Amino acid sequence: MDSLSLSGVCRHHFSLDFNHSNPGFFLGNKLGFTRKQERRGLAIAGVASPLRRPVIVPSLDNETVDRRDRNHHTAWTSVRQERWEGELVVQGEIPLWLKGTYLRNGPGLWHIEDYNFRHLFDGYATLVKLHFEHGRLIAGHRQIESEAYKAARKNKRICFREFSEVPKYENFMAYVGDIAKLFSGASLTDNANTGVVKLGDGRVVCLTETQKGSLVIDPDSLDTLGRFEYSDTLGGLIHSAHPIVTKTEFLTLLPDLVNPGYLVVRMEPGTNERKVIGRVNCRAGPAPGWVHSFPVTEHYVVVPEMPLRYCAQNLLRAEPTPLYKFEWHPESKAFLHVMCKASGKIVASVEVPLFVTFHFINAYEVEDEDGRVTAIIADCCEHNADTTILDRLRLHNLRSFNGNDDILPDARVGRFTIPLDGSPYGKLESALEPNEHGRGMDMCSINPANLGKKYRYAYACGAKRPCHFPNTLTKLDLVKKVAKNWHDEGAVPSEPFFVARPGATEEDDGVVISLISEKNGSGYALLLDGSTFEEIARAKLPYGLPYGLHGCWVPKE
Ligand SMILES: CC(=O)/C=C/C=C(C)/C=C/C1=C(C)CCCC1(C)C
Ligand SMILES: CC(/C=C/C=O)=C\C=C\C=O
Ligand SMILES: [Fe+2]
Repeated sequence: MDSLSLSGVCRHHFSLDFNHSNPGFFLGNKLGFTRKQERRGLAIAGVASPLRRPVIVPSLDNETVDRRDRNHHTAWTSVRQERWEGELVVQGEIPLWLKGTYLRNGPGLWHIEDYNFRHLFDGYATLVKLHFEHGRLIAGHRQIESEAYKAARKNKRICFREFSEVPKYENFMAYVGDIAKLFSGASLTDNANTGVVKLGDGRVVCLTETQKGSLVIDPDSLDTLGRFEYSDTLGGLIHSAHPIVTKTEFLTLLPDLVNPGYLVVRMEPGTNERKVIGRVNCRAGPAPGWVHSFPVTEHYVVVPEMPLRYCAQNLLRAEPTPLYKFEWHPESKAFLHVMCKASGKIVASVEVPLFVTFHFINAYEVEDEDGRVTAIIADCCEHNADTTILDRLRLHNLRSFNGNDDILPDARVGRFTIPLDGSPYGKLESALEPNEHGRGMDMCSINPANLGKKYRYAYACGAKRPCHFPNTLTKLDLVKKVAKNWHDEGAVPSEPFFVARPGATEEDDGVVISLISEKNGSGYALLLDGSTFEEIARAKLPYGLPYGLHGCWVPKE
């Protein structure tokens, strides 16, 4: 039996009984505290609510956890219980205009029983919420109830193919059976651990790179409501983990592994039906390049063809290869294709220098004096055409940092220029001197009002070296070509997420939200001013949360 200590004052004991369906887990009363606790100024994780029946919170932090797991940095340590909700004590001031819920998804549970997963991307999804209203902050987290997660808990082993993990087979016939199921998608994971988006119709969907891993959740209770079923007949098993989602559309890419290429598809709010805008055929290589994300401009979709390509053989393997389901094909070169959103026609397809990126930041059209679009600029977090970062994201590497080695591979803001005059080549340069952000660069956000338009600011994680993982929050000024960095010694911040002030006219008028994992098992939610990049508020969590990936904002209307 284990316990959770809160602010050193209050201890709650948790049982081994995993009762997932119990609806009434402990909540602070809506605003969190009893009077006595308020006087003491404590943030309490499990204050019995006068409105709701207190129940035992199922704990993950008992014998299912590998004990060695506890000595790691909080960022790489599995979340310690299934779910929690409570009000946090805020230091500083939360702007009164900030009304809504920030949701952040990520792989937060990296073991089943005493089996530890290999890679950051393998973990079962942990959804975190920060609800801001009246200057107060209610936080919570909860495991997403994917089929993969439920089956793993029930059978005490991995049952579906994850990013790098494959179920263990009892015999050769079991392996053959699983391969057969791979083609239908039945053996692929639905562990929606990468991101979370709010669709134009209000539904909130957690995503990963398998299409079946699109799960609808309730942004308030964090309940998993069920699978988001695409009602079209487009088929395919995978998609980009980062669709472009606005009030009016959902755009994504469906890689075609059989006939190498990509379908560019669009879904209208209120529907589950994706319609094809057009198709891009790959220019080279045995398979399409990995498309974790892609950028759009006002009129065009940019389809990246990265030399880090999906690999059919690696998909079939029981043991991971150095690049997992991918292969590096420098000889196949790199390309960017530009598709007109309205017609589906390809208006440019250029060869570009080799590149490696997970995340495009934004893109926009460049016009001449007559208003003709002459080029497209597309920015991304670019890893200097080096795939080493994928290996650095192995949990063993993340957990074995000694504090001194400077082993985070260099990255930069890669800026592509794609000419639209028929020239066969595009350019790739650094948008600013990478030392401005310590040569670390990933996990970016922008003001969504500037999506697809000329923009000046981006927020991302950079590096204060020596380090092994991005450890700063950085505001990039892409016009002045400078960066301003925030850093807390030993802490690992997650993606800085920008929320604009309603009615703002300046691009950086708003706040930046991030969740910080500290090395001693603690953590806090942080608010920076989007313009000055100074801290305006922070709120300590009752216990640190693991690293997470991408978030979204659900405004309270
Ligand atoms: C967390 C993150 O950023 C990426 C997760 C990617 C996943 C889960 C990829 C899974 C896949 C399979 C299970 C088989 C098919 C290929 C691929 C999409 C890589
Ligand atoms: C966390 C990460 C890269 C960090 C390195 O600099 C990439 C995440 C990719 C998936 O969302
Ligand atoms: Fe991502």
